Amino acid sequence: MPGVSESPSQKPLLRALAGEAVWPPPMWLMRQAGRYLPEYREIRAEAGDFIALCTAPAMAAEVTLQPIRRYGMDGAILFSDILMVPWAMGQPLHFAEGEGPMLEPVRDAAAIGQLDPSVCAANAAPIIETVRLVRAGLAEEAPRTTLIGFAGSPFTVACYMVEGHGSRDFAAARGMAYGDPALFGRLIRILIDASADYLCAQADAGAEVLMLFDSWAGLLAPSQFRRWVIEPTASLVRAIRKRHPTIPLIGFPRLAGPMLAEYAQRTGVQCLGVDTSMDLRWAASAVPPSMCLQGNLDPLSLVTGGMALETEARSILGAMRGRPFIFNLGHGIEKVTSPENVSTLVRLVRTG
Ligand SMILES: Cc1c2[nH]c(c1CCC(=O)O)Cc1[nH]c(c(CCC(=O)O)c1C)Cc1[nH]c(c(CCC(=O)O)c1C)Cc1[nH]c(c(C)c1CCC(=O)O)C2
Repeated sequence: MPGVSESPSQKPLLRALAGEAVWPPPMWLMRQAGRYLPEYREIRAEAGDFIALCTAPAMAAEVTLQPIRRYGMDGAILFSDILMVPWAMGQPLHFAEGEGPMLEPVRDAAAIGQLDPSVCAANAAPIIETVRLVRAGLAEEAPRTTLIGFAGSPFTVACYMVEGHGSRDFAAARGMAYGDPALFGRLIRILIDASADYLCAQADAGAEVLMLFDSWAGLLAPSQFRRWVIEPTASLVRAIRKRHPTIPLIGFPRLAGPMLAEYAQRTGVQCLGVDTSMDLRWAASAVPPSMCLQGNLDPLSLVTGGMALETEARSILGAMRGRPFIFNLGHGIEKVTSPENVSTLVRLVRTG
């Protein structure tokens, strides 16, 4: 759109992150690029496997932009995965159809010693190139949409690295944290440094916001949550701040429950992603009034649609009106979601 300025102050999502109660609220959806969209499935089939897609900049940029074209979302999240950091450090990874991610588990000092952070930047270069392409694409096609870069938080990425696959309780990873905290701490330290470099590279390439996904934070006892979620996240935030003092950061400690208050106070993020289980009004009472909240529609209500969707969405809007807020889901969109239900939701949120 020639002539339309890309001034950051005009971008609704950046204004909400800066503490403004923008209304109707800016919106985007976690996993908004994905298998529920036919245009995604087409490119995914062309790419072959998922890692190939994440490391093919033109295709990854295209799928990042698909939900922006279809729905005009206020946020475009880079198409990649939190497990690309361990992959970039040399840990073998593949995505088995129907089984999710499979990694060669890292469970002892020798395996951790084999990780090579020095090759991370070179291996991640195609992902950083995707960020550049998306930013240029947005400037042309959607100048009010904000580009969100991301990484997993050290704890959640360590969960997959130690366990080797998804799990209900990540017992091996949490067992290592109790049984050999020095070794687990070494892995966490490696992840803090690698993630800081990776996120700063995304910011250098044009990401305007960075989000930290901590999907499994809620598995931890409070003492462990402080040690393996709050402290490493605070270190990661400090490392990013040295190089990018003002870039807004969104933290998403999923299922953190009442630990959310301490996370908000001590990590240094500007915005909290709130998961589906949490009462948004409670979350608002537990954090400073200027802190932006993001969430938390149940992805299942979006699958169902109709009155269930309308009731849930309106209740979130009612609770968040008058404070800085970004409308989102409380977890990733389900692949059985109908694209029409997403259109309905966008219309609903846009009319406030
Ligand atoms: C835990 C986690 C992962 N990845 C992610 C998390 C944190 C958020 C959460 O809790 O959901 C984050 C993620 N994964 C993906 C994105 C891309 C951007 C977006 O949100 O649109 C983001 C931000 C793409 C993806 N990541 C994955 C897909 C599906 C791969 C495919 O197309 O075959 C996509 C689109 C694969 C993936 N990647 C991961 C799992 C467990 C799976 C398998 C589950 C599944 O298949 O849906 C690890």
